[in-house]
Amino acid sequence: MSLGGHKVKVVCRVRPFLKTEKADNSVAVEANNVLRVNNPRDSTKDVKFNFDSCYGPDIDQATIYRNDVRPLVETMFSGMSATVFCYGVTGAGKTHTIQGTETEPGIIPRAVEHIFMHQERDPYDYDIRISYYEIYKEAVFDLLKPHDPTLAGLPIREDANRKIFVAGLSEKRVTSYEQFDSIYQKASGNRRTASTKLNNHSSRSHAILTVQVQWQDDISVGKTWCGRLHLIDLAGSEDNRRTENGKDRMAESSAINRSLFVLGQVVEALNTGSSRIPYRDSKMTRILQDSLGGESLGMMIVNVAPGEAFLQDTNNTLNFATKSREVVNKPVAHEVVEQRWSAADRLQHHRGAMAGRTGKSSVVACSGPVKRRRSDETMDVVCDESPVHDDGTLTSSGGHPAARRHVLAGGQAVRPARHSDSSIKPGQSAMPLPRQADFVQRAVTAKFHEMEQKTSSASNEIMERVMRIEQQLGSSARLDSSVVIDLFTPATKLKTSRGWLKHARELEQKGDLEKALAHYEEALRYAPELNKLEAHIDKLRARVRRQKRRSSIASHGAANVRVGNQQPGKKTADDDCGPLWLIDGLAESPGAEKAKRRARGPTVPSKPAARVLGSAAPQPLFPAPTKAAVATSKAATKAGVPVPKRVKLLGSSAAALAGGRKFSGITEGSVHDRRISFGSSVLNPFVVGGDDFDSDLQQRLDRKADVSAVRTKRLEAKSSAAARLNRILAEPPTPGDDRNDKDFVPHSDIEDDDSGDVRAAARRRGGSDGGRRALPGSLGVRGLVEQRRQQAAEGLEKENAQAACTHPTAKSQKQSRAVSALPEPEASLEQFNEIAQASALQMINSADVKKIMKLQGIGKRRAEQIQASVQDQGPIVHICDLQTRLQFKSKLILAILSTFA
Ligand SMILES: Nc1ncnc2c1ncn2[C@@H]1O[C@H](COP(=O)(O)OP(=O)(O)OP(=O)(O)O)[C@@H](O)[C@H]1O
Repeated sequence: MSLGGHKVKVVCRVRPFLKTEKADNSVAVEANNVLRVNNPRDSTKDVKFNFDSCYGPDIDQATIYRNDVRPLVETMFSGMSATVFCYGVTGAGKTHTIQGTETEPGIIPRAVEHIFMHQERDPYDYDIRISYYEIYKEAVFDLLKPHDPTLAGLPIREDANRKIFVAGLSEKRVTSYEQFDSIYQKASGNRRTASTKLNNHSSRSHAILTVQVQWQDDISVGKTWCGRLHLIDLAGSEDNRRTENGKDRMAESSAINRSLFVLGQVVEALNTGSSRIPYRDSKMTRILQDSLGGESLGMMIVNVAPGEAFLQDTNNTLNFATKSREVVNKPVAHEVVEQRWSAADRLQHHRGAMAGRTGKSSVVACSGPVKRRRSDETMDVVCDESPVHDDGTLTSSGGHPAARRHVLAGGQAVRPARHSDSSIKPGQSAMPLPRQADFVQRAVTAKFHEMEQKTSSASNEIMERVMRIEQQLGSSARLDSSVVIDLFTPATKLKTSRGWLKHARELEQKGDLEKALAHYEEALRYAPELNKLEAHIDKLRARVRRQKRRSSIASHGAANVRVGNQQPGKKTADDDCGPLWLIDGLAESPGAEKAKRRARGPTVPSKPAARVLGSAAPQPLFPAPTKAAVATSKAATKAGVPVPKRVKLLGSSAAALAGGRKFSGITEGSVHDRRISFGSSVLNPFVVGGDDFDSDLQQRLDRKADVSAVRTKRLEAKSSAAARLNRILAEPPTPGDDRNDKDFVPHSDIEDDDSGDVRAAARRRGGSDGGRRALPGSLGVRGLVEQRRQQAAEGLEKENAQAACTHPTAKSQKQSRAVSALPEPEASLEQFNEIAQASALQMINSADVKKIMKLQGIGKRRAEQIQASVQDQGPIVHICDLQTRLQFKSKLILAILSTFA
C-alpha cells in the first residue's frame, strides 16, 4: 500500500556553547525554520538556511521529540518504516539528541516509551522487538551481544522483497520499557567510543537501533502488520588536523569520513535522478537505502555546533542537509514480513504451530509472529478460521494459510480442534457428522496426520538447515562448503551426487583414474550415505597410488630411485656420494632376514643391482654382512663419513618389475645414520651394502685418515717453528765480535733525522731523557740480530720443508713472509718491541692508506681513519696515542705491533 511521495524531513538543532568554548553570534536561529550562519569567507555577510524546523540552544529534548519525532513514530502503527538519523560534525550533539542523558533523555528512550504507551492504549497484542548494531570501520557488529574481537562483521543482505537486513543479527523481544532500558544501557556500553580533542566521548561508529512492532489486524483477519523504526546516531565527520587523531583514531576517522562522503554521493545521485545510486559503496548507505529514496519515511536531524571555530564545518553540514531535503521517499505499509524472522524464531513458531495443531501445546501465540487479539488468548491460532462450512463444503477463499492445509484432495475436510474444548481429541470434528461419514472421517483423519507429520518433519529439517547457515553467517564472514551443501534438499543432494557419479564412471572407463577419483569423492560429499561408493573410492585410491608409483619408477628408472626431498634433475652434494644399495624385504623382521641370509649362504652376488635389473628372474640378494663389513660400517659411523643418500632398488621389487609382476617396492624413504627408514620399517644397517659399497667406504676412510695425518704433521711443524722463533727473540743480546761500529747511530744524528725512521721514532718513545737515549743494542747489535734473523728464517724454512706439506697453508706462507720482513734487528725483546713500535709509527705517520693497511688488524676504514687523524692533528708520537685519538682497543694495538713480530 503506497502512500505517495514523501520528502525527507530535515530538522536543524544548534547545541549550546560548551564551558570550554568562547560564545559568539556566528550561528543563530532566526525563525522556526530559518537558520542564519556567518559566511565563513566573508564575515560581514550571512547565509540563511531553510529547514522543516530549526531549534536553538535553549530548546529541550522533549520539544524536539514532541514536534517532529513523535508523528513519525506514530506511523509505525500503520505498518510503515521510519528512520530518524542524526548528522553533523564531531561534537555537534548527535549522541546527545538521539540518546540523551539520564536527566535529559533523547529520542530513543522517548520513542520506545511512546511505543509501550501506545500498546497499552491499543486493543492489539503487539510483538515488540529490538535489534541494535554498529558499523565500525565498515563492519557490522551486533551490540546486543558482547563484543568478540575474533568475529568478523555481519553481512548485509537483501531479502526477497529487496529489503535490506543484517544477516545473523540478534533480536530481543521486549515487553516493557524497563526491560528495554536495561538491555539498551548494556548494549550502549558495547559501542565504541573514544576521546578526541574535539569530544571526550566521541562515537567511533554509526549506531542503529531498530524497534519492530508486529501485530495482527482484527479487521482483515489473517493479515499481520509490521512497523519499524530505525534510530540512527551517525558518527561525526572529522577534520584530523583538528582532532589530532593518532594512528588508530585515524583509521576509524577515515572509515567514518568515507561513509559520510558516500552518503553525500547518494543524496546527490538521488537529487540528480542518476541511474546508479551508490548505496552499496558503504555499509551505512546500504542500511539507509530504504530511508533515502526507498519505502521508509525519513527524517534527518542536522546537529550544528555553534561558534566561529566550526563555521566551515557548519556550512558544509547545512549545504548537505539542504540537498537532502530534496530526496523523496515512497513509504509503504508492510504486511507480514515473516522471512525477516530468524530461522530460530521461525522454527520455534513452526514447531509451536505443529504442536498446537496436534493438541500438544497452545503456546503458539507467545513465541510466533502471528498475533491475535488478547480476547482470543485461549484459542489456537490455526483453528481460528475453519476452511469448511458446517455442512462439509469447502470454503472457496480466505482463511489462514495454515488452516487451508486442512482441505483434502477429495473435497473432504476436517475441522481442527479448539484447545479451549478439552473434550475433543485432535483430529475429531467439533460438529457431529453423519454415521456413514464416520469411516471416511477416520480414514481422512489418519491421512491428514500422516501428511502433517511429513510436512512437519520436512519443514523442521529445512528450518534447521537455515538455522545452521544463519549461525555460520553470524560467526564468520566465509561460508563453509559443507554448509552450502547442507542448504540443498535431500533430493537435490542425491541428484547432484548422481551427476558427479555419471561423470566419474565415464572417466574411469576412459582410464583417467585420478579425475574419476576426484569426481567420485565429490559425489560422496553430496551423498555420504552411499557406503558402496565409499568402498569403491578406497579401491580406486589404491589403484591410483599404484599407478603413480609405477609411472614414477618408469620415469626415474628402477635402478636409481632417489630418496629424501631431493628435486629431480638437481645436483646436490649427495650426488657425489656412492650408491647405497637398498635391499628388498624391509617389512620383514631381522630374524627372517637372517634366516634368509643363512639359507642363501655364500652365493651372494658381488654386484647384485646390475645383475638383478638385467635379469628377468628374481635372484637372492641378501649379502651376509662380513665381519670386515661390520667393522668398516662402525668405523665409518664413528669417523662421521657422510652417508650416501642415493638408493637403488634391488630385490624382489626390482626383480618383480623386471619380471613383469606387480611392483611393491618403496620409493620414498630417508637415510639417517646408515639406517634407511620407510614409514615404520627400518632397514638393518648391515644389510645395506655390497662389496663395492664396502670397498668404497674403506677407500674413503683411508683417504680421511691420510688427510688428518697430514694435517697433524703440519700443525706440529707450525708450532715448533713458532716456538723456535720465540726462543730466538727471547735470547738476551750478547755484544761481541760482531759489533759493527758503523751501525752506531750518534744521538745528534738521530735527533736531526725527521724522516720518521724507526730508530728516531724509538728514541722519541719518551722517558726521562725525552727519547734522546741511544739504542742500547746499537753496539754491534745489528750484526748480531741480523745473524739471528737469518737463523730464524732458515729454521723456519727448514721446518716448513720438513712439514712435508706440499700445499702450504696461507698461514705458513704469511709466517714466512713475516720472517723475511723482520724489521731492523735489535738485541732484546724490549728493544725489538720498540723498533716494532717505531716501524708501525713510521707507516702510520706516512699517512699513506696502502702502507697503513699493511699493518695487522688494519682495514681500509681504519687506515683512512688513521690517515685523517695524522693529517688533521699531526703525526702520532706514541703508539698508545691510537687509543686516545682513535679509540683503538689495546688488542688492536698489539695486533699492529705483531706485524713486525
Ligand atoms: N543540546 C545540548 N545541550 C547540552 N549539551 C549538549 C547538547 N548537545 C550536545 N551537548 C554536549 O556536547 C558534547 C558533544 O556532544 P555529543 O557527544 O552528543 O556529540 P556528537 O555529535 O555525538 O559527537 P561525535 O560525533 O564525536 O560522537 C557533549 O558533552 C554533550 O553533552
